[in-house]
Amino acid sequence: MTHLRLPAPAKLNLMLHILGRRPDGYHELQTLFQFLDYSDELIFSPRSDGQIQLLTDLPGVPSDSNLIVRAARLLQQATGCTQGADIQLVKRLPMGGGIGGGSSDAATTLLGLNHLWGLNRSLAELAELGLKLGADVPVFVQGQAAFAEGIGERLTPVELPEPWFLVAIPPVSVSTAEIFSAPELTRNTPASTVRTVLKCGGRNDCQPVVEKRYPEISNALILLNKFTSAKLTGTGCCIFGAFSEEAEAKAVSAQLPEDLPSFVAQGCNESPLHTALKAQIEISSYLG
Ligand SMILES: C[C@](O)(CO)[C@H](O)COP(=O)(O)OP(=O)(O)OC[C@H]1O[C@@H](n2ccc(N)nc2=O)[C@H](O)[C@@H]1O
Ligand SMILES: Nc1ncnc2c1ncn2[C@@H]1O[C@H](COP(=O)(O)OP(=O)(O)OP(=O)(O)O)[C@@H](O)[C@H]1O
Repeated sequence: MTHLRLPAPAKLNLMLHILGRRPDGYHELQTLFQFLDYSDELIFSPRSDGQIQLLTDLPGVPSDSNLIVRAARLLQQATGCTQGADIQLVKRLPMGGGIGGGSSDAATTLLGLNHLWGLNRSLAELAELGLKLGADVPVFVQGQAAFAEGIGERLTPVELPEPWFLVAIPPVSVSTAEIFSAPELTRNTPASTVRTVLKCGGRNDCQPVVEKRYPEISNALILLNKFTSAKLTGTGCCIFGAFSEEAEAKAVSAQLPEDLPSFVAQGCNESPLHTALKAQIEISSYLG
């Protein structure tokens, strides 16, 4: 195989409840994850010298800290694999956006290199490895819309409607660690069941904290709420609203001011990464 090109899709947290804080500082939460058909892209080419080279510079992120390089090295260590790779990144997902860009890049790297290097590791093994890189990585590895518990790693797959989402990107970057360490964050929401959440929805406990600290986000929510019910994803900065028709979402997107960029993408219960990998595997077996 000469190279492998795969998407690293965004996610939305359709609700996010914080139940408590563990002794290690991580938070027990309940969240509903759905993927978006809107992705970074990664292109992997094999190297025989064992080196991992990220060919694309990501401003502000040294290569050794990039989750792509960290995921590739973790996979080498865990499997004893001596192969390497050159990796290119086409970055589309806003960083610090709450749509999981870094975590998704990490998951695509784990699945992509598992395939390229012929390691045959299961999704469960790769998800366990991914959790070492971040709480959001396992859902991207498993690739199914899910109700997540624990710190985000205990996943129950769910079937959700797949509306069109308008995602607006207020011009601020929010640090996840900052919001989770805010003293004023609600940390005692009672546990719910997946059934209740699917029936009644839920809120994002991070939203009041983020709105207070980032007026740009609170103003964007006021604006989008004029068209549809809008909510924060993760710890922000992105906000979203659902529409049954793509054209309707695009018409609203076109009416937003220039300083509030946005995109429209469909919600997906199967990750576009898994759809692309299945197609890739079919092509490989066809070509022998
Ligand atoms: C906000 C969410 O995106 C919702 O899906 C996730 O909970 C965050 O996932 P993530 O960005 O992959 O998080 P990590 O990279 O593991 O952690 C970033 C920071 O968020 C905090 N963090 C994260 C997840 C969690 N359940 N509790 C936490 O307190 C930790 O302080 C950590 O320092
Ligand atoms: N490949 C990568 N893409 C984006 N960010 C990366 C990557 N590797 C490391 N990072 C670091 O991770 C930080 C968070 O980036 P990311 O885009 O994942 O935020 P996020 O969407 O808010 O994440 P989440 O929703 O998982 O909390 C960045 O500010 C950057 O320092």
